[in-house]
Amino acid sequence: MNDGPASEIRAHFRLQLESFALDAAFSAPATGVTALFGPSGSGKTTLLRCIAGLEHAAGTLQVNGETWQDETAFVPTHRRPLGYVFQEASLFQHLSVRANLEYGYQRIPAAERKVRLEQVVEWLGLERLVERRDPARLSGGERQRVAIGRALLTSPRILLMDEPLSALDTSSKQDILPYLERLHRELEIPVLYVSHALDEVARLADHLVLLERGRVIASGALAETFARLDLPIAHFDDAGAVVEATVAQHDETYHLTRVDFAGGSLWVGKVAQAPGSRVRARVLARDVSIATQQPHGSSISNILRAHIAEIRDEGADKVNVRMTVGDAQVLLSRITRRSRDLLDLAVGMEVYAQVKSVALMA
Ligand SMILES: Nc1ncnc2c1ncn2[C@@H]1O[C@H](COP(=O)(O)OP(=O)(O)OP(=O)(O)O)[C@@H](O)[C@H]1O
Repeated sequence: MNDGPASEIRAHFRLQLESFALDAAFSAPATGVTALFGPSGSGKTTLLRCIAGLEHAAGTLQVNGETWQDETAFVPTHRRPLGYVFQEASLFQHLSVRANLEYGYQRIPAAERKVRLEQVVEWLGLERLVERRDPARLSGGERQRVAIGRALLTSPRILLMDEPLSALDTSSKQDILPYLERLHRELEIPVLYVSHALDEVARLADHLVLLERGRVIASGALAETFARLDLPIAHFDDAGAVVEATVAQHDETYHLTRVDFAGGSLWVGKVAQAPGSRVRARVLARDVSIATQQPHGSSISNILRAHIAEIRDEGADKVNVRMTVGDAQVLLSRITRRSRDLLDLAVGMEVYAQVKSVALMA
């Protein structure tokens, strides 16, 4: 069954569920995290279930060169090498944490195991939990980490995660995010991650598939797709750009860190990462203002020379402005229509983007 394009996920499903129709096609890279993002009821879970073979949809699915489904074949769920993490972890209550982890591991022939138990325990910070015999009494976040570990130990070729943080409170979410980021760096298999939280997607994903009413309305690299003004996410209150950067220098006196990206630098509150570390920053459109001349005497330390690439109305009184900084980086700004007119902003103009706040995410 080695007939699909290698190193990629290619899917197209058609499914009618009572009043809901799914007709979704997308492709995603063979590594990294692809977020399936869309409003409630847009079909994210249904799409994930199709990939798992839990829905018998019509269509095709190829995972890294292997056909899991086409017009003539349908590989059943139990023969698809995938890990599935649900919104709420369901561990075997009568088994210890270690036995829960070993459950999937032992069903895989030793030669096919791609990851060791100790490795997964380390990635997910399970050292202190692994001998616990009372999985029912683990916290929601701990249970979810064990469930992710159990899924990974089946040596899947793809990991499907359906809003794994949605059942957790804010502080458990914050606790588990660094582990997910770690997995993001360590895993060599693709992860499909369902979410309807833009901040989670900005933090964890590399690729974005946007769903609306059962259809894929856009699919592309995260930073590029976040910067598009023609998509529904441009209207979100927390719309903004994602900046991939490198820690360049710490300033001990002012407790700041400089991060460099292609085309410029940003100062942020001091972070722990050593110079050279890769970090991802999120710059919200509402935190960026625009000046037509280089500002002097401003309290804002992040001022970047930029060019206006696109201006689009955003509701009755605002506009979204897309700017390029250097050759590759994009920033978004949300300003009033009045400011646009007073400054006479137009596509192609050179301006100064004043960045009031930057959120560093890893
Ligand atoms: N078995 C089913 N029978 C009938 N309709 C279904 C079935 N499963 C899902 N649906 C409907 O399909 C639509 C998409 O549901 P789905 O759970 O895939 O959306 P979602 O984007 O994951 O939403 P949420 O973010 O709320 O989890 C919904 O309208 C849902 O009611």
